[in-house]
Amino acid sequence: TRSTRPQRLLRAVQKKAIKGDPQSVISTIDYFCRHSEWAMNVGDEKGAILDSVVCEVSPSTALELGTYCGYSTVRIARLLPPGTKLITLEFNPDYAAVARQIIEYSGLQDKICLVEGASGDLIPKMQELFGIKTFDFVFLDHWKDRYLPDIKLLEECQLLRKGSILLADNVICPGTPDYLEYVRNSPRYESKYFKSHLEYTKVEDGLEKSVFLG
Ligand SMILES: O=C(NCCCOCn1ccc2cnccc21)c1cc(-c2ccc(F)cc2)cc(O)c1O
Ligand SMILES: [Mg+2]
Repeated sequence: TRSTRPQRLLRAVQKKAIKGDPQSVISTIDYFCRHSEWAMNVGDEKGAILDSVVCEVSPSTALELGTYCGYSTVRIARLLPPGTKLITLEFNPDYAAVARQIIEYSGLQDKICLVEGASGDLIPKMQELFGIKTFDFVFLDHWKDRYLPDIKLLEECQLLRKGSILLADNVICPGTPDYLEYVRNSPRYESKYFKSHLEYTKVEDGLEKSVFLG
């Protein structure tokens, strides 16, 4: 049967990128998505904002909700100090299988733990599975209607601490209106919008950065 888009993206990485060079993996995916097939990676424009926030936070513990093909996983992990761990959750086993290969090709597998499953089931198990007390940084990029319930779950599970940073993709397109309303109006968050564009397009989108105030 016909290959899937993630499989074609993986083939491009294996053909064009330099093994063990995360930047070449990132550039290859961006080129493929601009010139061959659009795919829902955070992309180069929003990716630069993601990079600047990761560098500013320099997290010891980081969580990504929504791995897809591993593009943002590689973007984040390449900036993490040695000895830090990025936990990334993916619901779709086919996406996870491609992401594992792209992560391995980038050479960053020692900094990344990819877990397959639903955020609602896995978040309450973070302490027992990984010995995580709190997350310094959370990147939200999964089902847009799960952003709000999942940060409430992170709060309930005491996985956020004073100063934890949440960075949410797609707050305009596809959009996460209930999440935006919550983080922008709750006294427990200080929120800021970074205007950008939907990956590889001219459509408006942006990232919302929210600090948990405890
Ligand atoms: O849908 C998107 N992402 C989500 C994937 C499933 O995630 C499911 N998923 C992944 C872990 C995980 C854990 N628990 C539950 C569900 C969980 C997504 C969609 C678009 C987009 C924009 C315009 C269009 F015309 C069409 C699509 C852009 C993006 O940047 C996105 O991120
Ligand atoms: Mg996204």
